[in-house]
Formats: sequence, structure tokens, C-alpha cells
Amino acid sequence: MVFSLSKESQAELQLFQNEIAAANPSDLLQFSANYFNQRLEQQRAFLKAREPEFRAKNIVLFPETDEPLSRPQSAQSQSRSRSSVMFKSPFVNEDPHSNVFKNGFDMDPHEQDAHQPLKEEQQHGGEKGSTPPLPMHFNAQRRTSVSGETLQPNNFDDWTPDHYKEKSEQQLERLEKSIGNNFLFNKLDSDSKRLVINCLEEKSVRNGSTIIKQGDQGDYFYVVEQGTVDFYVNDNKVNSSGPGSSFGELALMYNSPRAATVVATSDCLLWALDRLTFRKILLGSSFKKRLMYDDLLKTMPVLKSLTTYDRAKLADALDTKIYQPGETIIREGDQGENFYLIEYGAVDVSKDGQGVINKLKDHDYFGEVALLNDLPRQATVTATKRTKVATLGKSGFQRLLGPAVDVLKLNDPTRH
Ligand SMILES: Nc1ncnc2c1ncn2[C@@H]1O[C@@H]2COP(=O)(O)O[C@H]2[C@H]1O
Ligand SMILES: Nc1ncnc2c1ncn2[C@@H]1O[C@@H]2COP(=O)(O)O[C@H]2[C@H]1O
Repeated sequence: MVFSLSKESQAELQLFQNEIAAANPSDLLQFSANYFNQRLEQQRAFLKAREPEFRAKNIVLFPETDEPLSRPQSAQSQSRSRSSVMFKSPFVNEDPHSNVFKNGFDMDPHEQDAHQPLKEEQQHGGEKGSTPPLPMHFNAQRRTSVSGETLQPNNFDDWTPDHYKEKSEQQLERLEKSIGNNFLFNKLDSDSKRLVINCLEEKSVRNGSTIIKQGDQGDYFYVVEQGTVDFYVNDNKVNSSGPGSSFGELALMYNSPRAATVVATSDCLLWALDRLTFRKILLGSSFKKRLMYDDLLKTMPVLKSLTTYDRAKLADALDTKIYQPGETIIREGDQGENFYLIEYGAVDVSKDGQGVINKLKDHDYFGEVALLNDLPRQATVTATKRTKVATLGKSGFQRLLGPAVDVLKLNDPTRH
């Protein structure tokens, strides 16, 4: 029998396949569970924000149940159900998701599932301003995980719906022009993009005013539509940026104080996104790489001197590769293109005529000698176990390692 899937289902499956191809998960079931949980939570967040609109059309998205999901729970039952939705992987280090959510971000466990991988653009949104079509047999309240607790609508109790305001056609047009192609939005599916756009708040800022003060708590993430801003760290100007750029993500990502002061250097038109929407929607998509690599970069001794900002920029430029035992990663004499950070695994470093001269493992690095000295590869590097590496291209190596380059030079194994 031949099954014919709807276009929507085919698109969904294609996106899912893309995610698998990109992440190459070692634990496929874990990955799939997290992925679809995330999809469902996104859909729910989107619908929750638009609930009044649906109600006006007599569509009940979140019907009352006999056993209200929002009832207060005993501490014991809470902790039981929380742990059951965490989808703990038996492969810990090898699960790409375990790195994303190893509590390194001080996240509420309720928030964690929201940051699993997202998918590329999906084409099933309704027209602008109209109620999006619902799948047949749609039930927004449907359970999503073993206990369902993480994804219940009441998890959005702290969601501030007053931030959600349908944008006018004119505002949408402006947004599309100024930030529609921004990397922040490229990775969002149409529902999430719409949700984020409708949660943006327009802010006009006068030339010379301070938008963010270093050390303050983070409340909003900003995208610049018009104007320019300067960034100061400890009163030293470190950066400036203009239309289409964004700032203010670090404090929201890491729950840390603002890392810089941001001052308008002309009259500015900004779009501000509240912390919770940022964390629920943007963090797991647009900033996915930062989450993925944060643990690795924070624990690598050679990168100790980098600031949070440096690490974030570095993470943006990294890619993941997995090598099987016996696979050659670098061949002696070749031209150097990448620098490698070992997330987990083991490699042998060998030289023609000398055999194995070094062994490297988790959180070590290699491939720097050719890039630092503009030389051919000085040794062959071969995986001896399944090895996951983060790679950094030559131009990123030269731009993004900052003070870590001095440490690499000092430790150059060919120096003596
Ligand atoms: N060199 C820099 N160091 C720290 N923050 C910077 C730098 N350049 C730009 N920024 C931005 O300034 C923002 C200040 O607030 P956040 O720390 O939330 O996020 C910060 C970054 O988005
Ligand atoms: N003793 C060593 N001699 C040369 N390369 C080494 C040695 N130990 C580790 N390596 C790594 O092996 C890598 C091979 O490629 P590169 O020469 O770019 O950079 C080299 C170093 O990162």
C-alpha cells in the first residue's frame, strides 16, 4: 500500500531530516523526542499568544480538562514529573543535546526543552493578520511528553502577553526590509517568526542616550532598524554597529550582568524583544551554536582568556564534524585550512618516520601550527575513537581567537 502524506507532513519530515543530517546525533531517539517536543512547544507558544483571536471565532484551543493541568502540584509530584520530561540521555557526552542543556545557563528546567534544535523555514503560515489554518483534529492541549508538564500552556503563565501586539502592515513592511533577512530570523519557522515579530516593541532613542548600562540586569534584546550605537567595556570603546545589527543578547542568554554599555551615536529606531520570548524562541534557533559550544569553550584551558563576548563570537563561527576510529583528520604535508577543538574522543599525532609522537583527547586542540606559521601540516592526526570536533576556519582563526593566539604560540609543539 502506498501512503500519501500531505504537503505539510512532507515538509515537516524534510525539515526533521535536515536537522538529523546537520546534527548527526548519536542517540537518534533522544534527538527525535527533543526535536518534536520543541516543535510542539513553539506551536503552542504561538497559539497561546493568539488565543483571544481564535476564541472570537469560537475555536477553543486549550479546552478545560477534568483534571486541570494547571492545578497546583505537590513538591513531590512536581519533582517527579520534571525529571520525567528531561529526556535524560544515556549517552550523556555523546548526545549533542546534553551539551546544550547541561544547566550551564542557569535555566529553569521548564525552559530547557524550549531550546532544542529548530528547523528551517516552513511554509504553512496563514496570510498576514488572518487566523492560521489548524491541522485536522487539532488539539492544542495535547500531551507532548511522558508527563506533558513542560509543554503545558500554563508554562506560559509567566509569558507576558502584553508584549504580543499584531504589527500593522506598515510596520511589517518596515520590519521585513530592515531585519527580515537578519540571521536571527532566517532560522525561524514561519510561526515562530511571526510570534517574535509580534512581540517586538518599537523604541525611539535619542542621540547620546544610554540604551544599556554595563553591570545592569538584562531585560531586552535589541535589533537596530535605524541609527548607530557604540559599545563600551569599562569605559573603553570596543565596538560600534548600525542598521540591521543586534545587541543585548549576552545577559539574556547567560543570566549575567550586561557585559557592555551601549550608547546611541545618532537618533535610533530600535526593536526590543523581551527576555522570555528571546529565551523561548530565539535562543534555541538563532543562538543554537552558542549554546552547543559554550560548555566546550568554557572548559578549554587554551581559551581561558576569552571573555563571554569573545566566546560567543567564536561559537558562531564553529562547525561540528565527527570522525570514526581510523579516520585521518589531518595529513602531514597538506595545506592547513582548519583549527580543531576536540569535544570528545581521542586522536594520535604521528610523523613520517617517527610514528606516533603525541596523543590528544577531550578538550585538547590541534591544527594550529600550520595556521600560526603559514606552514604545511607538520604531522598526521588520526582518530583512534569516535571523535567529535569543533572546527574553525582559517579566517575565523585569525579574527576570533584574540588573546588565545598568544597561548597557542607559547605552546607550539614544534617550537623546541
Ligand atoms: N566587545 C563587547 N563585549 C561585550 N558586549 C558587547 C561587545 N560588543 C558588543 N556587545 C554587545 O553589548 C551588549 C551589552 O549587553 P549584553 O551583555 O546583554 O550583550 C552585549 C553584546 O550584545
Ligand atoms: N609534536 C608535534 N609536532 C607537530 N605537530 C603536533 C605535535 N603534537 C601535536 N601536534 C599537532 O598536530 C597538528 C598537525 O597539523 P598542524 O601542523 O597544523 O598542527 C599540529 C599540531 O596541532
